[in-house]
Amino acid sequence: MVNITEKIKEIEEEMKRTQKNKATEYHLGLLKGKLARLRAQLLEPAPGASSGAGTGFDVSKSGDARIALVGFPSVGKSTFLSRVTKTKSEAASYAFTTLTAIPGVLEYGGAEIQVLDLPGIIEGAAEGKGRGRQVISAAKTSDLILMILDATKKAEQRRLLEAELEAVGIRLNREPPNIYLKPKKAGGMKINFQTPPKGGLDEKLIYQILKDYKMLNAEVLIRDEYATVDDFIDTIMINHRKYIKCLYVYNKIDSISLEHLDQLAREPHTVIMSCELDLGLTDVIDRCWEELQLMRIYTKRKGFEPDFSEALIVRRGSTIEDVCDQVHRTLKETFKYAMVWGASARHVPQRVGLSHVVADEDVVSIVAK
Ligand SMILES: Nc1nc2c(ncn2[C@@H]2O[C@H](COP(=O)(O)OP(=O)(O)OP(=O)(O)O)[C@@H](O)[C@H]2O)c(=O)[nH]1
Ligand SMILES: [K+]
Ligand SMILES: [Mg+2]
Repeated sequence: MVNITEKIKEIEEEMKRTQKNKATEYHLGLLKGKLARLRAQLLEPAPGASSGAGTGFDVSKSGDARIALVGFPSVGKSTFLSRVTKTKSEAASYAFTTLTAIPGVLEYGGAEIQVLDLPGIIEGAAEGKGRGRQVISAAKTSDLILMILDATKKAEQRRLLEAELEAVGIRLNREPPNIYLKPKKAGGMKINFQTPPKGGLDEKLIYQILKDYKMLNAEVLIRDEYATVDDFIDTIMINHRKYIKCLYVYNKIDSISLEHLDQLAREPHTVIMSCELDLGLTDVIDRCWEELQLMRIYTKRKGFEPDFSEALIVRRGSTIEDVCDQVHRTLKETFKYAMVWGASARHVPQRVGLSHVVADEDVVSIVAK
């Protein structure tokens, strides 16, 4: 373990020493590839180690989605959890008040969203400082990361925290690179670009990185002209990457100037709040709901009024088939057609099949054979 950490440090230092220019491009690319491999190794559980069971981080997933609260110590993560759920998580002015993962349930529009309060992380968390690694592993299992930031602290906290998450393979508010990579048993390397590359990748660099990963037979198609060497390494390491949405939440706005507050609120993917004064919390929750892209679908039995007391929760883009699956595993086997009232219907009610895409708050009546 110490060895890997030391190797990582060495490579990071070599990268810092190396001037960025055309001549060092390949060397830097290879170093990035090595670094990615070592970081993935660092996250592999030690042989014989348990999966985190018994360490206070093995909270099972429940509800319709999971939100993880990630941040430096004492930014107000536990205060937030206690405000928005019925769970009470101890809050205090000293760092590392929270030592394990504490789950709470946020009820919203008929959905139950699990909110996970986590210990604060510090710089170097990705390399295992504090409980950084467990915290980050827990964050990796979430559908949305709420990055809680202290509005009274320096602006760089956001970048530092992002770097820690990046280092363990979490990619925030991004899509996987548009690169096709298929390892083969034989046939050498076939490297193609859909359009001339503009992001710094070229055939030689790709070849060298793949060789360094001991991939000598592969088919590569770079579909995105702006793809970078980092994107290419992410594609090789795709099984170690997690693409997660992130909402940046600045807490403690009760303690900053109006100008500063206004400036923070304009940053992308950002919301501001004060847990102490109970300001902006409903905004935060509304934004979480939007980011999670969940929808409520109400069911209706033939001859009855729709049942608005209980919603089925599905992801945006879901079809009648997904709705059936939510009701019962075998429902679609006897499915004949569905009637739909609401925003997705061209006229109400509309008779539709399994592939019809539903909208938030649609009413659906399923007719069986
Ligand atoms: N001024 C101000 N203080 C707040 C606010 N929210 C929380 N605090 C205070 O900030 C301190 C830390 O709050 P916690 O909820 O323990 O923070 P945490 O992020 O859970 O901390 P750790 O578990 O130690 O990582 C406490 O003294 C809270 O009372 C806020 O909106 N404004
Ligand atoms: K604290
Ligand atoms: Mg806490």
